[in-house]
Amino acid sequence: VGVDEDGTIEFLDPNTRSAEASAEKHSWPVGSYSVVSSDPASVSFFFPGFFDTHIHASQYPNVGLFGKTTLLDWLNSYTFPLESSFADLKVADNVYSRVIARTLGNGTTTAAYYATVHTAGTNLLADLALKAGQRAFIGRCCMDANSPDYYCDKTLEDAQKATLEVIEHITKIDPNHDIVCPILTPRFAASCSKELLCWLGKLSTNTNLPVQTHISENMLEVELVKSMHTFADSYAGVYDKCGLLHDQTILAHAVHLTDDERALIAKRGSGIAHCPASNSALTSGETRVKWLLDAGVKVGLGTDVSGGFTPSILHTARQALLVSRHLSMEGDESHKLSIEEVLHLATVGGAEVCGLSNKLGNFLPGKKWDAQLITLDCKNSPVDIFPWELKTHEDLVAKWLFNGDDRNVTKVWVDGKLVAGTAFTS
Ligand SMILES: Nc1nc2[nH]cnc2c(=O)[nH]1
Ligand SMILES: [Zn+2]
Repeated sequence: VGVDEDGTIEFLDPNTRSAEASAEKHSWPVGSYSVVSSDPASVSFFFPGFFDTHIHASQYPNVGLFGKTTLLDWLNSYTFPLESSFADLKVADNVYSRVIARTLGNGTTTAAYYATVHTAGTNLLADLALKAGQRAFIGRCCMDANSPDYYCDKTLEDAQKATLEVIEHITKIDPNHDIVCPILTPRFAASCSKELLCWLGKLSTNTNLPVQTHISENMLEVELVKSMHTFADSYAGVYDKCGLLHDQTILAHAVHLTDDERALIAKRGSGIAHCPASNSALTSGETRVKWLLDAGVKVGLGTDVSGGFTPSILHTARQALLVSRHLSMEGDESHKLSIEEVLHLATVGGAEVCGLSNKLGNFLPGKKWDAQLITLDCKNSPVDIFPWELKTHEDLVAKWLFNGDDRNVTKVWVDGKLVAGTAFTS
């Protein structure tokens, strides 16, 4: 793969003899290029970097901890107490550094992060992502209603001021939002006043900034939103009436949408972050991914740490495949997702949901080199390879999807720069 100084893919030469031969063929003068190639002596391949379209960076210490709770009691017993501790910048520094390193090491080159309500901690998350070279959307959680006294925006004005401060900070450290970008983040309709939702909607229109929030994850939540926001006739309708449903909006979960809500979301061009590990762990339900795609709705994958128990998008893709099979076992085979389809959701689908498919998601010339080098026969690999059994490249990818993990991620690049991987750190 020929990558220019800006990190843009110039050419692909799958059958080249050597990097030098490719550079010569494409008239790249010696020394002016970086040509990356996988090691022909090992079982390895390049794969586009993963998109995590929904992850709560602040909840990373709680991965695996959810007991038998469901969404609303989980928020109160596990999540809000943890997030409130991010008033302490030392906590934020420790947790955010580790979640960035862990996700990058798992091949996540772009993440849509939720931080907490705290301005300083949220700014720090942006600083750390930029320093580590991970593309990141950084959202300060807005929550001025129906939230615990010890963890909330005390007033509408507080939420507005803090939101603007975070946008200002991120724009200062990355003026064109090339690597880190602010994202407006009403936590969910059940924790925001109508005034705050509509202010964020207007702000998004005026600034062109993206939006992320949750939708229709759990039936009790759906009922709560209906009873709180009677000005709209559906959950999606609440966001729509407040100007929050547009083509730069990421909606997490979408488990219990109605046909009308699906049509509205498709019409507005918003995307869905499908979070199968979280939806299984919190017993939220099974998102009908094929049903969404069939209506033209964009879908990517989200770990939803820590509703989800894994920071890995590879593992999340595996869960997406299994959840689709559970849906199909209920009687409709059309729900079933293939290996190719879940890996498409993890890459191209994620790029579409994040509004970045013009420059990321696959290896077409002209796109940015955000990539992972996957080595299946690396030291301590969790994948045992029996060469005589493996007939096709698809077989290798299947082995990787079901048995691989971050030990197989030997190198990770963002924007053409090497940023992580076992070969990078050891
Ligand atoms: N999964 C999940 N759903 C939410 N709904 C509102 N807040 C949250 C959260 O932190 N995680
Ligand atoms: Zn979430």
